Amino acid sequence: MYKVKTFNQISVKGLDRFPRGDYEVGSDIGSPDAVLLRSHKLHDETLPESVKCIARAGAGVNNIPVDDYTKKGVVVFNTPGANANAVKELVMAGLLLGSRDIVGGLDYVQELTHMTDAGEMGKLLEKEKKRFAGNELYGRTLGVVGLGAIGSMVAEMALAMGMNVVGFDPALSVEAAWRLPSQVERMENLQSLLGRADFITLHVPAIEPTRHMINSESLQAVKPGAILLNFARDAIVDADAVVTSLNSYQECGKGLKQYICDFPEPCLLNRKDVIAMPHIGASTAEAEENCAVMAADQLMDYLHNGNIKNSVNYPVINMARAEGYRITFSNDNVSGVLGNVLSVFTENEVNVIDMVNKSRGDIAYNIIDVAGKPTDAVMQAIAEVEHVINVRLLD
Ligand SMILES: NC(=O)C1=CN([C@@H]2O[C@H](COP(=O)(O)OP(=O)(O)OC[C@H]3O[C@@H](n4cnc5c(N)ncnc54)[C@H](O)[C@@H]3O)[C@@H](O)[C@H]2O)C=CC1
Ligand SMILES: O=C(O)C(=O)COP(=O)(O)O
Repeated sequence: MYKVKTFNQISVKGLDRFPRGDYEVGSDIGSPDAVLLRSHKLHDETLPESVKCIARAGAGVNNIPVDDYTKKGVVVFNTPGANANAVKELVMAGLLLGSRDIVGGLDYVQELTHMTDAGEMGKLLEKEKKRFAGNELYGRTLGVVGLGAIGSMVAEMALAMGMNVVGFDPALSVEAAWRLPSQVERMENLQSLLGRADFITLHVPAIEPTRHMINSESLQAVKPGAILLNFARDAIVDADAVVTSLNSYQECGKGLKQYICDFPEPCLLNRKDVIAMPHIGASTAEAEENCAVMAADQLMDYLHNGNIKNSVNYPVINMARAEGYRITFSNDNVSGVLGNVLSVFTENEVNVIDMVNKSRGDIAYNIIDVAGKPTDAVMQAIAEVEHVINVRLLD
């Protein structure tokens, strides 16, 4: 029986993936083998020694101390692309909210509660509607920063709406490059993108190199009256610098005209030029289900078979199960460890049927199928090999 501790609201479709006879799943579980979560922050929590793997049902893993967990041999998964369409659609809404005063118009209509005559109301609305006029997106330029799962979908959507799209992503994967529409014009750096875009949309992870990538200095490069959208993370944008830029636009027509984001901060409230949403980019039934199902399947494949897909700290690894028993172990990525483990097998006459070894950064991971059940003494001897971090025996 495996135990999975959950945090946050996880889609039932995902929770239902765990077979009841083999899994105990819930928010109240002690000594879990696995953790399944969304945005819950793990930095302030003590991770139980029992935890072997963690799945983030979503994209961003900035709520997880990944480096610390890697040292402990804990595999961290996310679910790439599983909520990208949901974010793309909210970005589309953000672009439309930025191009016309939809929010102002809606608020204005709701304030007319004193009116009782429909004809009078119609006349008033026709007279006042010019206050809420805007522009079209067609022909405008969108700058997409980060062209991964979400950024590439946003680029495609904007092209379909008749926008020009420029993009910047210095770390673009080959796979993501293949996905990208050829009409997306590649920018050499952030400054060039900011100088070209009428709308700027951020789709990068919150990592050290992207911290405050939008700051008082980079904002100097924006076109006067540009609109910034941030559906990525608060840490990517220096909110105080955004407020200064918005004020500057109001005072002298230079800087950002509007900031539309999924990550409100106190300094952004009570401003007509800020539209802030409560981190709802991935909050659709479809995205929540996709993420939860993918996360649950990845956890189970690791717990049962030791296979790893979509980890942010471990290599991709997969070996079909043979008859017999499976041993997996993690080790520091230094030479000689695998050889020393194989010597344990030789010394104890354990026959290896198949094996695979992969590494990523400082960590190496191994799957070894053996003919007979290894004794506790063999498992203990492997655990004691220098640089082995953890070892598991799977039936
Ligand atoms: N508002 C919401 O609810 C959601 C927000 N997100 C946020 O969006 C981020 C992106 O998500 P995905 O597109 O799924 O991830 P992804 O990993 O597919 O794409 C991220 C892209 O950013 C690029 N990148 C990294 N550093 C960069 C830099 N310094 N400058 C420009 N590009 C850089 C990478 O090369 C990659 O192509 C997540 O990390 C998360 O923080 C994701 C899902 C939902
Ligand atoms: O996937 C992501 O990175 C998100 O930001 C989604 O967050 P959530 O799962 O809705 O709390």
